[in-house]
Amino acid sequence: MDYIKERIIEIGRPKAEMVKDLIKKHGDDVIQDVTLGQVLTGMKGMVSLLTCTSKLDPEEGIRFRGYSIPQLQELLPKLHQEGEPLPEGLFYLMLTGELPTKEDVNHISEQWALRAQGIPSHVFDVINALPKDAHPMIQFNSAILAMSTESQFRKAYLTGMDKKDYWAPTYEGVMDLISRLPVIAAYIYRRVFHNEKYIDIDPSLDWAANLSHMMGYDSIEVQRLMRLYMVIHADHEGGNVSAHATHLVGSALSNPYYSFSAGMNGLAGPLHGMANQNVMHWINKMLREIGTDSPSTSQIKDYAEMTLRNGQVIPGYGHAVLRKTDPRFTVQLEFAKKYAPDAPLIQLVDKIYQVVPDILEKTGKVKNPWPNVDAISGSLLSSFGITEYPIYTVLFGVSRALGVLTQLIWDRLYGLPIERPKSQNLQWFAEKVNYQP
Ligand SMILES: CC(=O)SCCNC(=O)CCNC(=O)[C@H](O)C(C)(C)COP(=O)(O)OP(=O)(O)OC[C@H]1O[C@@H](n2cnc3c(N)ncnc32)[C@H](O)[C@@H]1OP(=O)(O)O
Ligand SMILES: O=C([O-])CC(=O)C(=O)O
Repeated sequence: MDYIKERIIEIGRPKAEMVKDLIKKHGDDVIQDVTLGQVLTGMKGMVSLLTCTSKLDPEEGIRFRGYSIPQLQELLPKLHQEGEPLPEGLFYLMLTGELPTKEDVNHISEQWALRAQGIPSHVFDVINALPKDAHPMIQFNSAILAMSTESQFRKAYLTGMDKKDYWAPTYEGVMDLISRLPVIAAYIYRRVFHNEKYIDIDPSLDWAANLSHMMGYDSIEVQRLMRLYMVIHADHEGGNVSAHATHLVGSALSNPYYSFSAGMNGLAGPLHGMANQNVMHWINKMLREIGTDSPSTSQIKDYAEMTLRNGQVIPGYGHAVLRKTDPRFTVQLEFAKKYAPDAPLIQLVDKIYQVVPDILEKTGKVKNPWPNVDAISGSLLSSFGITEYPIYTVLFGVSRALGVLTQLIWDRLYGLPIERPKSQNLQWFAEKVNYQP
């Protein structure tokens, strides 16, 4: 057995026992009160999920197994001293809770490069059957579903496997799926934007560099950017739409492909991952309407206020949990200032950052006026030559697989049951609080 699987058993079995024991001894303990407002405004702040891969602090931002992004930059294995952590290392950390060695990271890189070569041909037929102008997220998700013919979990389940071992075929499916997503993403990118001139995988490269390579970018800078992008988008605790959807569908024991596909349908929404593409549309429309590539802060202010007057959101700003500038925004801005200081789009993003929070604050209703990860990711990719906006959410999805699928393995290790909250009609809520109109 692979040594990582042996380690998962050592770490996972006592945790699974603890979950059972907690339910047995404290299943009836009250841990939180729930308000009507919480239920009717998207369950914000209601603790209702068990997630171990990462945790989001409203002020500090994301921590992966307790480590902030700057700490990960310090502690996870890198290829170059100055470089970004390898996503393989973050995967290992989220999976085991332990910092990986260089050997662990190399082992995962090799596994993924090997497994990436096993995509059946019908998956590409499914992509090719779609019109080229179908949004890349449609093509991406269709390919994910088409790959579920390979599900090891489904086969193992049908053989009548013991419940406590479900995590093992889930792990195999997750490893296959994560290894193959860069191939699929790059294939769609080359199909739609580069005249179907496909580039083969290079098994000597790490996972993120391979994605960059297969997309057609072999410079060290883009490889580094891709590693950074893949690390920072990987996870955002359990309640965000893509993580929660993956977990929910997985709770029916749907295989990793079905579960991840559900998450990707959520990521494709404009209030979630698709915001990274929409930010670019918002910026471009602003430049077109103002008629300059370098608008003044007062022109940006007028445009942002018009967006609000038109009843639209300013994409890239606001967050359901965060109450400060997203550290994923900051780390990208730092990368840009270091390696592309003159990029006009980055200067523009910086200018927008000086103007928009004030405007959102003045509405009196926006709980977080600060930028999120999507406010800059597209401008950064664009500044390094990846200018095709519709691929941005696909890249987000490739990264998000690392977190949500690691958690799916843990869902199976913990032996979590099917998720089935209670719903009520409007009259029930009104009666509960003695509502008087
Ligand atoms: C990777 C990610 O998913 S990060 C988020 C990416 N999404 C975006 O950037 C889209 C723009 N932002 C938003 O729409 C929101 O801030 C969300 C969806 C991220 C969070 O939504 P919520 O938790 O409901 O935010 P909040 O409680 O602050 O909303 C209160 C009001 O402010 C509005 N608001 C929040 N953010 C913005 C914004 N960026 N621009 C304009 N209005 C906003 C809401 O639409 C809501 O208006 P309403 O009361 O008229 O319905
Ligand atoms: O946490 C959220 O709700 C949205 C988000 O930023 C993410 O999923 O990366």
